[in-house]
Amino acid sequence: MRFLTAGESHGQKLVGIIEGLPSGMKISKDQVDKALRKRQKGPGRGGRMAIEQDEVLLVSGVRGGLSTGAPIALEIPNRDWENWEKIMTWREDADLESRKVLTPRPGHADLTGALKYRTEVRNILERASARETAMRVAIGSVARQVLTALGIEIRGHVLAVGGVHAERADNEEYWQRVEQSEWSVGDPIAEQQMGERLILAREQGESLGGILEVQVHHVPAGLGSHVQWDRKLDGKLAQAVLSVQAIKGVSFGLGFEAGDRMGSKVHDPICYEKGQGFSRVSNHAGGIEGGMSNGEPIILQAVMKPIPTLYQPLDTVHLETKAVVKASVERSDICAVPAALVVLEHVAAWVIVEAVLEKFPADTFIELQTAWKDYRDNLLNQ
Ligand SMILES: Cc1cc2nc3c(=O)[nH]c(=O)nc-3n(C[C@H](O)[C@H](O)[C@H](O)COP(=O)(O)O)c2cc1C
Ligand SMILES: C=C(O[C@@H]1CC(C(=O)O)=C[C@@H](OP(=O)(O)O)[C@H]1O)C(=O)O
Repeated sequence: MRFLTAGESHGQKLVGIIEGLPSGMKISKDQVDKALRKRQKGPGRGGRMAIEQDEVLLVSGVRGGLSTGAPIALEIPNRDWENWEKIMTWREDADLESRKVLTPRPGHADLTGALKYRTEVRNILERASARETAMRVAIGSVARQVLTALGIEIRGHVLAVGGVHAERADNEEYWQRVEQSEWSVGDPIAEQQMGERLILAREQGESLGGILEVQVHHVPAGLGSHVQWDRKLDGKLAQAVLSVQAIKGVSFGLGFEAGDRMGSKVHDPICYEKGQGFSRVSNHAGGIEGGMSNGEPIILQAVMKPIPTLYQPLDTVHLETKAVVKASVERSDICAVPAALVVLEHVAAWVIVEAVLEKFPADTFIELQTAWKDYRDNLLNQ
């Protein structure tokens, strides 16, 4: 399985190609669109989200709602394109002057990208932009539909925004609150405080980041492998998560707290029940040991830095005059933590499906399902 994306933030459209999905898999465009709409939401999003109404076009590889086994091509049009066509067109008469960025923004790819590619900042920021995560959600949503068909469930919640930490729980009522919450938190008091923190940030020309958690449930033991560095499941998940714009750290299970505890308070004792197979008494490892899923839920946390474009901009250097000036700002999100949660859930879905198909290579969904069931039955009947 592999995928590629292309597209600029203010270009015509985002494009994606998925290769290696078995045939006969039910693909719902509605599911993809639902995920895309959720990624656009959340308090703190800027004016762009009022322009876009993301919807996927399934261009190839799906007929009558089923995958054919051929590459799946996806497109998401940018509605903002009509305001940018003269500037972003490939044509030689493109207006390359009027939206030139000469004051690179700290925290962005702007300066280093322009130096590395010897091109103007706009050519860098257009591709570095998190607009690209819309396509990664669409692709991840296809992956997630495979997981759902195999009984694997992914969910996530926001644990903190701008220093406001939410109380967490693990019951149906809590997860329903997370689902209904615009911040994706299950703690109504923290939700209110996050809203207040956002108002303050807006007034001060500031921005906010936060902490997010993604959980993958009903993953059997044995996805990923200990035998080679680039086949380890935690390594692959970490790479996928860290590749998301503004995500600066990732941890599994107890995470950094493990470094403060004695070994006996970290490692999860093994237990066994006839008909259920092996499991763990606790899940401090976050469901992965030795680069392989161990049968417990996979729990990963990630930190998102505050949005780098600031309405009270930091100092930068003008690329031509070399004078110290304020960084450029056109329009920006102030906080995108709930949106990033949707992205993380979907990049995680991709990695898990990839690991599933690495263990059970299949041309058809029926073959995958059969191999999957055999393996799971075998684990239960050890
Ligand atoms: C969903 C989402 C929305 C974002 N929106 C903005 C934004 O409106 N303005 C901005 O400056 N950065 C935004 N970012 C973050 C930048 O794209 C990112 O920080 C930048 O490209 C530099 O990459 P890095 O932080 O991974 O090093 C967003 C990130 C995500 C995940
Ligand atoms: C377009 C999206 O996010 C964008 C990500 C982004 C950035 O610098 O990462 C900057 C902003 O773009 P613009 O300058 O057009 O408002 C966000 O709106 C999106 O999430 O779909």
